Amino acid sequence: MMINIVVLYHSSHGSVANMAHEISDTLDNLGATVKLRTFEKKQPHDIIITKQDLVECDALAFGTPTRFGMMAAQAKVFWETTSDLWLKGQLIDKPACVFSSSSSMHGGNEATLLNLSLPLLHHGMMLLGVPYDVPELIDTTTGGSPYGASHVAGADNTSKLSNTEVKICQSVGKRLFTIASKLK
Ligand SMILES: Cc1cc2nc3c(=O)[nH]c(=O)nc-3n(C[C@H](O)[C@H](O)[C@H](O)COP(=O)(O)O)c2cc1C
Repeated sequence: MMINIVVLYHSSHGSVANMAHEISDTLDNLGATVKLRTFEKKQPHDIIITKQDLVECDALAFGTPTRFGMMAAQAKVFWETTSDLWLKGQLIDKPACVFSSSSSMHGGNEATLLNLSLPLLHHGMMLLGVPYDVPELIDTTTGGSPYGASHVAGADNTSKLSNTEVKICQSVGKRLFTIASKLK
């Protein structure tokens, strides 16, 4: 059984891209067919999301940097083109998760995770957070929240993903694959 999962992200400085790759590698190792997609072509290998990618996927992981406590504008512009999918209910019951990176620990990454969730909920997708049986969620001193995976990149964006943040990204990928497989 083929499970098609879209990992859709925006990243200016690389932190969200690193998270997207952790999630995507986890999905790939589990046997999913992964489409890594972006909203803009910033790197030569970037592939821009199409609405058909969403229609065809079994599940979605969606992440952007924290921008004043909200999703990046590039993502919002895209979601505002999807009302035809919404009218036809084409994303209803697809499982989804969200992830984000912020400069500071309390600079709005949880608010952003909730904000990223909103268009997905409007589309009828089934939001998966991070359950507390992921031990890193209790132990983390940087990113990671029940609302989704997160990373604290520091004021100059130099902090790499911590082991804890990586494990939470991996747990998110694993959960998305497990639920998408059960629903297929
Ligand atoms: C316009 C703008 C708004 C931002 N707003 C916030 C914010 O509200 N809180 C925060 O901690 N960081 C904020 N940041 C910093 C980014 O969230 C942070 O650098 C993030 O790690 C970038 O992810 P990326 O490396 O994937 O681009 C902002 C950055 C920009 C450019």
